[in-house]
Amino acid sequence: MLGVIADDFTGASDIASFLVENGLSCVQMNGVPKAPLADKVDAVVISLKSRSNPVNEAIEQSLNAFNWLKANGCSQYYFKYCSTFDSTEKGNIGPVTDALLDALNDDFTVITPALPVNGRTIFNGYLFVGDILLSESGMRNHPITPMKDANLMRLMDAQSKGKTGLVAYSDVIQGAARVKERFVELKAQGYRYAVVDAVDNAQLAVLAEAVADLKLVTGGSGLGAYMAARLSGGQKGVNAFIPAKGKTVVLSGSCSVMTNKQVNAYKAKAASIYLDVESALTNANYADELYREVVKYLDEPLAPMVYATVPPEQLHEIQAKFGGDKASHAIENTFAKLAQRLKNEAGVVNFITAGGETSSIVVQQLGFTGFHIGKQIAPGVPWLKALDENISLALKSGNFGKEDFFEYAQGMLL
Ligand SMILES: Nc1ncnc2c1ncn2[C@@H]1O[C@H](COP(=O)(O)OP(=O)(O)O)[C@@H](O)[C@H]1O
Ligand SMILES: O=C(O)[C@@H](O)C(=O)COP(=O)(O)O
Repeated sequence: MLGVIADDFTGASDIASFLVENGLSCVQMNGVPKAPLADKVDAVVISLKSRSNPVNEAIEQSLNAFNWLKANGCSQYYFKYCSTFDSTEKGNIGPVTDALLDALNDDFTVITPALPVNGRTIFNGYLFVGDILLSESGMRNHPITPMKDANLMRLMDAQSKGKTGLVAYSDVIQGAARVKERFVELKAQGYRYAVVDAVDNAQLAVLAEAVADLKLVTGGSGLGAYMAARLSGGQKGVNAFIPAKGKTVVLSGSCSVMTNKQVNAYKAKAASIYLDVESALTNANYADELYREVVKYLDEPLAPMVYATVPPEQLHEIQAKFGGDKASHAIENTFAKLAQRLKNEAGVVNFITAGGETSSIVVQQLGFTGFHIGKQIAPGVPWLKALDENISLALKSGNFGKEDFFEYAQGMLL
């Protein structure tokens, strides 16, 4: 069984959906489960909110997840982080990778955020978003983990205890045997991690074969998809469900370029309520006030949207005025309280959330044990159904989906 430790909830549903699409049976668990695994599955994905926590907390959460996966029969482990390598100079990708390698008594793994279907590619160890470097993309303005360098070796070296080498494109296209040879060479030269170039899916297919014997693999969902395809013998997923129509809300806390476009497109069509940071910071009843506003629109044809999403200039002003962490926490807590009332008191059954941190806090607050994985709305964004309640969710990564995502997701409901 493949055990995946994902550093946020949108990322977890991203990889879970690709595992299912590629023929594996899979459940996504909300945090480290308290009970043993109930059903026999090919893969378990544990969603953590560990991307932006202090390093020691991220390590502790990840090791707890690892121990549970090990106790429940996993034989290979995948550390899933963002395809835009969201992290700071202190971590958490490096320290968590180190802790997992140590727990496995191992000393080598790969670094592969590539997700070509969503435009994330790696060449000469540089990460691209579409046709530009990561550091020139909207990710340079990310509210929590601004990415100002695109060189994955440098990014990894700054936050880990070992050295990072490269398996270059010219080697990858020679096939899995050559990639494995490069692993041996890099290890002999004292490297602990290898960034592997992938400019399209063909290199991920090669890499999936080359990492088959590694105890720990790290990366985005792209490599996970090809590992699943290899494990399932090329089967395609069946029975991915689509949820039923019902009271729905859109909660958007991402400030990514794509989410800004999606929010603007949706504002023109549906009731939309701006979540004001100052009110979130100063008014203890703000979530209740938003709740009273949102419930007015729950029976409209398109779901009401509450959004904190703003473009980069406005984000910088807000962060300068209130402090980035304070603003983020106030917004996340407001979304969490609002979501809880919407579920418990207003009977909302479908939640569409945008943003990794935002989705993570909402799901943690709603308190499900885990999810079944449904049909993809866009690459990397599936519908999810709670294991223990009749509630469905779409946890959209900030940068994923097309401009009409919020409306399109609702259009799928049966
Ligand atoms: N208007 C805003 N001002 C300040 N911070 C914001 C604003 N809107 C959202 N945020 C914060 O930005 C962060 C966005 O992160 P996240 O939800 O992970 O989105 P993404 O998926 O784009 O990374 C969250 O912590 C959120 O609370
Ligand atoms: O790999 C990805 O890009 C996503 O799965 C992911 O991790 C999403 O993170 P957010 O952009 O913070 O939602």
